[in-house]
This record gives sequence, C-alpha cells and structure tokens, in this order.
Amino acid sequence: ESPESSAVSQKQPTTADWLMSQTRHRPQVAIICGSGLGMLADTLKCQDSFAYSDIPGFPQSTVQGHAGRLVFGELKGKTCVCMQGRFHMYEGHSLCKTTFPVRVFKLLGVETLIVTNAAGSLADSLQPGDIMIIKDHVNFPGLVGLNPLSGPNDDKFGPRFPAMSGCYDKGLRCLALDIAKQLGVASLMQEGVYAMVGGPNFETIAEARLLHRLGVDAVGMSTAPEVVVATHCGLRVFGLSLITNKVVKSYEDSESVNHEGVLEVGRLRSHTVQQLVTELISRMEINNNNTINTAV
Ligand SMILES: O=P(O)(O)O[C@@H]1C[C@H](O)[C@@H](CO)O1
Ligand SMILES: Nc1nc2[nH]cnc2c(=O)[nH]1
Repeated sequence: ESPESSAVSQKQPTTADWLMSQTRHRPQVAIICGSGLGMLADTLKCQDSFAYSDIPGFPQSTVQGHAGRLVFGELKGKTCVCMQGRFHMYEGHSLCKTTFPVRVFKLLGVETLIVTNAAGSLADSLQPGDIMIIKDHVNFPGLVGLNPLSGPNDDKFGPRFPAMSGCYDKGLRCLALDIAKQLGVASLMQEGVYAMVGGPNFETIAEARLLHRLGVDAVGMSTAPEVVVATHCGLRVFGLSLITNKVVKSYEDSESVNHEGVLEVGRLRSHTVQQLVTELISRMEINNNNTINTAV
C-alpha cells in the first residue's frame, strides 16, 4: 500500500485547492453520511454541491444509498461540508482512498468531523431505530495491518504513532446525550462500542457470537479508518451509528438482514438524526485555529 498511499496523499492539496477555488465556503465541520443518511446534507443553507466525479482526485461511490456528492453550506451559523456517500473497503478502494476526503477536510480548515453509519446491533439493549453514540471502536482490519496510515508517515498531518484512546470526543458525546434529552429522544440513545469488519457480506451466526463476546455493541463496514486518519491529523471526532437491524445470533432465528432494510430504517429515522446533528453543530464550540502548513 506504500507507493499508492504516497501517490494518493500528493493529490489531496490539489483537491483542496480546487474546492477552495469553486466555493466561498470555508468549512469548520465535516459530516460523513452513512448508508441511507444522505439527507443530512439537505439541512445546509446556501449550498454549493459537487459530484464526486467532477472533483479532481476524488474517489467514486458505488453503493446504493450513497449519492456521491460533496455539499458545502451553512448550518446554524457554522460552515459545513457534507459527504453524501462514503467509500468502503469492500468496494475495492484501498484504505488510503476510503479516507482521502478526511485529509482534504483538514486542508480546508475543518476542525470537527461527524461520522455517521448504519450498523447492526449485537447488544440486547439496542433495537432497530435506536441511535448509538460511538464511545470507542474496534478496527478489525486495522488490527491485522489494514490501516490507512500504513506506508511512509506524512509528518505534516500527524505523528508516526498516534494515540487512539479518547478518539471520540467526550465533550461532544455528553452534549449529544443532553440534546437527546431535550428533544425527547433519550430513550432511543445510548453509548456503545462500534466494530468495523471488512464486509461486504453480513455476519455469520458464529461471527456475530464472537463479536458479542468481545464486547462489541454494533457492527458495520466503515467509519474506523476515517476516524483513525482524522485523529492522526488532530480533528475532533463525533460518531453515531443508526441501528438498522439486529445481528442474528441464534440458529433458531429465521430472520436475515438485507441492504434495502438498512436503507429503510435510515429513511424512518432521518428526521431524528437530522435534528440531533443540527443541534449538536449549533451548540458545539469552534476554535478556528485548525490550519496546517501544506507547503512542502
Ligand atoms: O456506510 P455505512 O457504514 O453506513 O454502510 C453500512 C455498511 C454497508 O455499507 C451497508 C450495509 O447495508 O450499510
Ligand atoms: N457488518 C454489518 N454491517 C451492517 N450495516 C448495517 N447493518 C449491518 C450488519 O448487521 N452488519
């Protein structure tokens, strides 16, 4: 992955410069929309939007429910950029490509990254339609060396060996729980541990049981690499998983999960997720000192 990661990282400044030449917006917050959650971009005012296919250097989305558009706009006094569609490892992208936009966001001056995803629940306390605030993650591909930071370290962005404890900002997690209470949706929300697996197949029953025993609350196929790259370059991160299905853990259970069902739960909960994210952005503090020197 090394020669590719260097080639990919050389394109990020070009992409960021191109975007800055096309829009007046200078985003402070970036949002990555999970499967079926692309409507988060609809709340942005004074939008400038770009198809991924028109952005120099940008990878392309191939998954249903991921429109493939980057939307800039204003939300409650903050400037935001929203990815309507993310990149997954199972689409055949290398991990440095799946996380390409995160460093572009850093170069644009973004300070806070909000990641959202659709996930299956392993915890008995999480039902379809619930929203899990991500407290921590298990990056299964990362544990075996499939890591977007593999290859030469780019010191401009961060250190060779970044710490990952505390990568989901505690202040934002508390704020989100507070907002959930005010919105009257606290019963839908709890904190938990997300695990990323490679996909694209959903879990076998034996795999589901293994994840459950390991203390995983919800499982999906994304997010962890984005959070690793974001944490490496000093972005503050908030993450939430919309629980779209229960992962089948019993041989007696005849139910099975499918992508259409995942998208459907996204549609059903879109309003609540939108309200939560909007309030969070409205109430979060921004420092505005997040620039890095990209001159090499
Ligand atoms: O992009 P996310 O992580 O929300 O997408 C999840 C995982 C798979 O891509 C898909 C399965 O339905 O949803
Ligand atoms: N791996 C995985 N990803 C999902 N995304 C939405 N539901 C699921 C699930 O049950 N398993």
